[in-house]
Amino acid sequence: MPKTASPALASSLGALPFYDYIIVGSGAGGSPLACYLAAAGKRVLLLEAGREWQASQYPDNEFDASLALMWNGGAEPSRDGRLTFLRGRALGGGTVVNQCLLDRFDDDAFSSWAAHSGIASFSSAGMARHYQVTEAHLALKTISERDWNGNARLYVEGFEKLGHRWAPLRRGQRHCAVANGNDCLRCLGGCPRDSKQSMAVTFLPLARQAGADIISECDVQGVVHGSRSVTVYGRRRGERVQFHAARCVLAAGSFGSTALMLRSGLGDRLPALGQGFYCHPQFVTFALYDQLLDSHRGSFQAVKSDDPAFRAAGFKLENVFVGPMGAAYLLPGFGRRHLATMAAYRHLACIEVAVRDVTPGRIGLHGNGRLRVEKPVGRAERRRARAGLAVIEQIYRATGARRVIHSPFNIGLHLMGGCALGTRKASSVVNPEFAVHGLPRLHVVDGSLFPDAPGINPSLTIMALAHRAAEAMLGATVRPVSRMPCTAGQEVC
Ligand SMILES: Cc1cc2nc3c(=O)[nH]c(=O)nc-3n(C[C@H](O)[C@H](O)[C@H](O)COP(=O)(O)OP(=O)(O)OC[C@H]3O[C@@H](n4cnc5c(N)ncnc54)[C@H](O)[C@@H]3O)c2cc1C
Repeated sequence: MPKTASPALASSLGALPFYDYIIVGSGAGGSPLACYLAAAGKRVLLLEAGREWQASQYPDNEFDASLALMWNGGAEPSRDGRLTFLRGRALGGGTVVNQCLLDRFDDDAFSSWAAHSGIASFSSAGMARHYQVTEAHLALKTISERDWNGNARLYVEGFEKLGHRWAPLRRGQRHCAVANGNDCLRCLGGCPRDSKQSMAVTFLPLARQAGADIISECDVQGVVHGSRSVTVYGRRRGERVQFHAARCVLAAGSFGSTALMLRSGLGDRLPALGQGFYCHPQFVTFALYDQLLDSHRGSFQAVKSDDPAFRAAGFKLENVFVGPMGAAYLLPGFGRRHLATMAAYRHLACIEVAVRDVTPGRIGLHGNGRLRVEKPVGRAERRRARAGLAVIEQIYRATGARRVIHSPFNIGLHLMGGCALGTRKASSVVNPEFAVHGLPRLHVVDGSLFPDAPGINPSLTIMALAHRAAEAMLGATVRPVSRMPCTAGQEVC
């Protein structure tokens, strides 16, 4: 059985043991890794800047949810202001605020990774076992036609009239269905019934059960890599804190892990640090219909484009919707005109183009230590976006839209790269064993590892990379971790 400091943890942060691993960040990368390492008997400490939430405590409106669960209140602009980034800040990371659409990568995505990283084992076959073990921990549901709302019906009607291929979405959810009042638009601010398969209901309880110590509201500010240990320092509720371990794993996401390494003074020795940032830029388009659509109700995202021609052209079309605050932000205009469009909220449809970006951005720091993200929307991205927007306009025309409304704001939700995996130090930060080049006690396991943009939802693959990393760190095969039955007096089960 693993040793744990849990009973004493809350009252005496000063008396913590020397850990085998400190993991910084509890999202799609950090939580599965904590679970696997703790289940293998390692002493694990997981540190997270955001707070821990119970399902009943999540804010019930978009505004409060953005403030409480996102970095910088929910909107971080790129340097030129052309993109707005969203990233979660809570125990469970981005998986608490995401839509939990879980897709495996295809051969096209992996062959591009293999070419960029020099790691030949990136292939569908090479990753299959890591996906299988990951999926064994998740309840996955393919959304059925029964759960479609007006927005999904229009999308499918348009695709079929124009002869494009679509497919139902696969989502991580356990027990929500339209018949039970599926209000999954709300769960972008934390799922109120613990149905969505975020880390908070999947890997984190297993990590705790296996003996991992978890400290939330702890903002890590830097790491010091010594010859025998790593020191991690930061602030918790205003107090300075410091922890020690044999190894440290950065799992703070693309922005978080890159910024931490830069703040720790590692920029000079790692030429590729902060390079190669991608985000699948999204271009949102609404349309106004005479009929009532109620796109905010039910399963607000149910179907996706599945057309090989779109994949080859570097974009996909997503049938999404937003709450009233999100709509107010994304809709153009102001005053009476904006008010009139908002008044027609229940008649709006929405489709966005998500582009597989090829022009790399760069994550850096301003002189005052704040994050600085440069992400050009290059010629290739503009061409891909235009091709997607043209199809969206055809879909809206074919289904009788009264007006098409393009949002002036473009967003990035899939934050990838900055600490790329690869064999060569000149073009990557992390080696195939998930250790930083030249720093054997420092590891990275999160979306910052991506060598380029796959054009596919990233979080399932981040979880699968965590499984691959656990096997590399333990030097052993890692099997699925199962939930133990509760025993008397157990704190968490
Ligand atoms: C609105 C939205 C919808 C999305 N929908 C989907 C979807 O349907 N499917 C999909 O695959 N992906 C989706 N994504 C993206 C997905 O959530 C992310 O790709 C994924 O969570 C990234 O995992 P990660 O481990 O890299 O980082 P994260 O999950 O972001 O975890 C990083 C964690 O580290 C913490 N952290 C950062 N810095 C520090 C620090 N200094 N000290 C301590 N802790 C720190 C953060 O608070 C965070 O909790 C969506 C994202 C958003 C915002």
